[in-house]
Amino acid sequence: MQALTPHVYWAQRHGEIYLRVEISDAQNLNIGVEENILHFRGQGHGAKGENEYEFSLEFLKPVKPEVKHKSTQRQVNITVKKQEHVWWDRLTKQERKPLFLAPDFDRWLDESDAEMELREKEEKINKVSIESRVRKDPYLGLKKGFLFMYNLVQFLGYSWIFVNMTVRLFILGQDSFYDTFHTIADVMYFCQMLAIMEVINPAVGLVKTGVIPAFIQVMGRNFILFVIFGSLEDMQNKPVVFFVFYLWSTIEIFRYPFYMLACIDTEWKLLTWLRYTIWMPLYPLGVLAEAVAVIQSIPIFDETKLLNIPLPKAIGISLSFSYILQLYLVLMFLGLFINFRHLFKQRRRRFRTKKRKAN
Ligand SMILES: CCCCCCCCCCCCC[C@@H](O)CC(=O)SCCNC(=O)CCNC(=O)[C@H](O)C(C)(C)COP(=O)(O)OP(=O)(O)OC[C@H]1O[C@@H](n2cnc3c(N)ncnc32)[C@H](O)[C@@H]1OP(=O)(O)O
Repeated sequence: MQALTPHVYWAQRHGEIYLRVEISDAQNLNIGVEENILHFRGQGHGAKGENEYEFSLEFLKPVKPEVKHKSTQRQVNITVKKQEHVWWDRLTKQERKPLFLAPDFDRWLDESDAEMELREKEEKINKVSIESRVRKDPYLGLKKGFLFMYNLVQFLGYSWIFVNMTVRLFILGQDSFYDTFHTIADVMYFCQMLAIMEVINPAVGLVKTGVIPAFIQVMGRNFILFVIFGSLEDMQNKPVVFFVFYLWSTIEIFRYPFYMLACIDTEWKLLTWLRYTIWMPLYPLGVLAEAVAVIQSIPIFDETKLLNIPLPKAIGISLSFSYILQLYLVLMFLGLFINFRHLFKQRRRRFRTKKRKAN
């Protein structure tokens, strides 16, 4: 029986060649590549009925010798891998297209469409690998749940402080300045004690941010709250308490909901913008208010000798705590510089990433 030539359809991608041979119920297939020539031989039902079919194709560029093929009831599908990831101008070495060969329009893509397909495939693979890496952490849900609850509690605490102070300001006017501490201190104590988690969280790798900026922030505030306001009754009636608490709570009613949304992989653009922008006026104002509180407390510590540091008996005097406060004032502006730089970096990182994503 003389072998006939089947109809063959082809398409390509950057890395592969696809051939579709129009033979149904193919049997005794013998397909291989030798010296860059594909040889096909097999029996089946083709354009000229049941017969032996064969063809050869010399490829335009080098291909890998191993060939994959799959025979279905309707056709034989062949995949050949290219040696190099390049787009070919045509399939065969000979310039004139063999008569039995035609483009496979079911799979046909031009070069740019194939590139797009490749990119989409890569993106899908990247996404899957990121997802599977993320999924590898069996405690991720628990961690996110914990952070969400932590941020929710802080948000509620600071919202209560902010709303309470605002309402009192509207009702009592300037009179509200003088008893801020007695109305707010308990909730503020609670929130600021809890804020120690903000140092622990990055330290144990629960959130990916620096421990030092968080330490400066939490310790700086707690020093003002517990040492300056908490231990000196004379400081508690001063208007500066109002300004310190109001500035702290203003940033936090935006920062904590921003974190809450991050825990559930959600973002509100306006909230993100506020979280990464309003610290610019609030942070220096906050440090200024805290510095005023420290300066106002110096004569009180001197007078009451509270927290004086005892020196060896031979010297006979104790070191006034006000010296520590003067040192603290210097540290405060150092802390302001470190955190201001950190927040600028975070802001730039956040908005740069956003812009890149938008492109
Ligand atoms: C006695 C010893 C004393 C020693 C210190 C002496 C110096 C004292 C100086 C004190 C100066 C302090 C002054 C200050 O008290 C005044 C004020 O606060 S005034 C009010 C205005 N203040 C502010 O605006 C500052 C607010 N605070 C902060 O922004 C942070 O506390 C800070 C640590 C400064 C910066 O935050 P962070 O580094 O965490 O940046 P990000 O928000 O961008 O977060 C980074 C990524 O981590 C994720 N994250 C962080 N926390 C959480 C959380 N709780 N839950 C969930 N996720 C969290 C966040 O989503 C980011 O992830 P991604 O990048 O994927 O988005």
